Amino acid sequence: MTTATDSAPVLTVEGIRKSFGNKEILGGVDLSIRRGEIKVLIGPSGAGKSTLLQSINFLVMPDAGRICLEGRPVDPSDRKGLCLYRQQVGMIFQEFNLFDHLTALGNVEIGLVRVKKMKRSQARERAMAELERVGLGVHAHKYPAELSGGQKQRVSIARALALDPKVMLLDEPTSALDPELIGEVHAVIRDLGAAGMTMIMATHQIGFARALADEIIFMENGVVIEQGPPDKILDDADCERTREFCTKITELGGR
Ligand SMILES: Nc1ncnc2c1ncn2[C@@H]1O[C@H](COP(=O)(O)OP(=O)(O)OP(=O)(O)O)[C@@H](O)[C@H]1O
Repeated sequence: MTTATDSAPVLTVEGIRKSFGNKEILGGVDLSIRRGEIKVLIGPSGAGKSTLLQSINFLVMPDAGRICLEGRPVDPSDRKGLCLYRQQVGMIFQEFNLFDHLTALGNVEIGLVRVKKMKRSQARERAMAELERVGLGVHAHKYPAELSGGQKQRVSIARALALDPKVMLLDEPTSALDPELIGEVHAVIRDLGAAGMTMIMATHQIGFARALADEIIFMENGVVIEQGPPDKILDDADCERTREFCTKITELGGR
C-alpha cells in the first residue's frame, strides 16, 4: 500500500454512462484518484467493472460524462491527443494481448519505437530494463508461446510501464492464470504499488484487494454502491452489500 503524495487528483471520471443497445451498463460513475493511490474495483460478474476501465481508456466510448487527466478533459475525437492519453494511462487486460511473432523483448520494444519514436538501440535498452523490473530479464528472448501465463502477463505489464504511464488500469490481471501463477503477477503489482504507481484494478481476488488497495470500490449493476478503505468496506457492518458479496465469492472460490 502506498501513501498518496499529491492531493490534486491525477485522474477524474465524472458521470460516465454507457449502454449497449437498450441495456444500461454504466449508470453514471464518478471516481477520482490521486497520485500514488490504488483503487480496486470489486463486484459481481456483469457489474460493469471492465466496461468502466475500458471507458476510462476510451476502448469503449462513453455515452456521457468526461474523463480528466491532471485536470484537463480528454477529447477522444482528437486522435493525437487520445494516443498521448493512452500512453499516460496504460491498460493491462485479462488476456495478455502480446504479439506472438515477437519475443518478450520485441513486445516491449515495439511500443517504444512506434509510439515513443525511440531509436531501436535505446528502445531495446529501456525494454530490457522493464523486463528486468518484472523479473523477466532471463526470458527476454523467448516468444510468448515459450512463456507461462504469469510470465506473459508480466511482459504485458513491462510493455505498459515502458511508456511511463501516470496511471495504470488493470482489468482482472490474474483471471486467466492458473492458481499457481497468480502469486508472481500479484508480486509485480505489489512492487509497482510500493514504487508509487497510481492504479485502478478490477479483481475478484478479495484477499489481494484488501492487501493492495487504498480504497475499495464495490460496483453492482453499473453503479458504485459502496467505497472506502479496505478495513471499512470489507469489515464494517454498514457496508452490508460489499460484505454479502465477499462472503459469496469466498464460498464460491475460497478467495
Ligand atoms: N461490447 C458489448 N456489447 C454488449 N454488451 C456488452 C459488451 N461489453 C460488455 N457487455 C455487457 O456489459 C455488462 C457488464 O460487463 P463487464 O464485462 O463490464 O462486467 P464486469 O463487472 O467486468 O464482469 P466480470 O467480473 O465478469 O469481468 C455485461 O452484461 C456484459 O455482457
